[in-house]
Amino acid sequence: AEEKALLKARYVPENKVSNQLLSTMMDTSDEWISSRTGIRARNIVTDENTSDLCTKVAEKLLKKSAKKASDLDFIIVATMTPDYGTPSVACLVQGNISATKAFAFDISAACSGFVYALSVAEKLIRTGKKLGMVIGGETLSKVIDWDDRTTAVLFGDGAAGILLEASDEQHFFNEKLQADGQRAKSLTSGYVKNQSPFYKETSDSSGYLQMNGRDIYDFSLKDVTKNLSDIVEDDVDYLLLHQANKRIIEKISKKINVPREKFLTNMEQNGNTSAASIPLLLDESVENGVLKLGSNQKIVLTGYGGGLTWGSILLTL
Ligand SMILES: O=C(O)C1CCN(c2ccc(-c3cc(CO)ccc3Cl)cn2)CC1
Repeated sequence: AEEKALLKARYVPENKVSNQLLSTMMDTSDEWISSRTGIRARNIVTDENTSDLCTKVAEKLLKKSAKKASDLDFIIVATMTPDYGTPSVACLVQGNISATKAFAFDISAACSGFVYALSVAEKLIRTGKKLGMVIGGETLSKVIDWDDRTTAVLFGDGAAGILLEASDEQHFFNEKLQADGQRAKSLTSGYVKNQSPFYKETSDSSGYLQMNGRDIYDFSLKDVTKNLSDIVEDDVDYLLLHQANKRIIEKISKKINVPREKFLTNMEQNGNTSAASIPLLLDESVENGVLKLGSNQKIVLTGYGGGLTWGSILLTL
């Protein structure tokens, strides 16, 4: 069977933090942030963790559909900010909604996580599973060094996802998933120090998110562009790239010679939400009518970031 991306849903914490507010907390300005990144505000949790955001999305997806939690065969959560190493966020969600038949696991591929997870989910459907949930969710605010203005102004919290059901229509047409571990240190987060009395701690890695912006910028322009040129076809209606930075999207659109208006964006009010950015953009674009489920619109989803990982999927709605 082929997969059919049924429904979308999203949930962001209600605490909206503007550039203006950040400028009272650290040496930055609305002008600098919005001109360099396209970000004007982001949503930051005050009492929720990643599993709480993802559970809200799961409940919304089920409510929107005629499906029950007990119908689910699997739940995949893409996140780089899980509540725990174990249990996975997906298992916490499975427990919260009592999806007792579903197996559940997380995927760690940073800002490519949702695309990687969707690729895996499509294979599960194609080999016989009937109904699955794929959610991208992050609470990046807990790994940010709030004294480091170069990263603190970029990231936000949120979650969004889709319900996938087996159908006899083909919706997936092409995909290209890539990684390069030799450039892993360009973006790190969540290092766990070994506390054992036997261990001679040597690493200077911190649990905080650390990013070499220049390296990531250059990687995005070079490798993502190449990946996209292998995937994009002339009749693609829209491209939904990971929402990291408005300028990089403009540069990529020029480099692959695809009109800028085909690139949907929503970083302005969400910031960079890593694995949640593409499903957030998907749900907002369906809600505002730009994307129409069942319309056969041809779209490309492209993630890129920590790992380093990057990847695209070409599909029809
Ligand atoms: O000085 C400036 O203009 C600064 C320069 C540094 N900036 C960056 C650098 C890299 C990213 C980024 C992050 C990820 C990870 O999700 C993926 C892809 C990208 Cl391109 C976002 N912003 C902000 C503006």
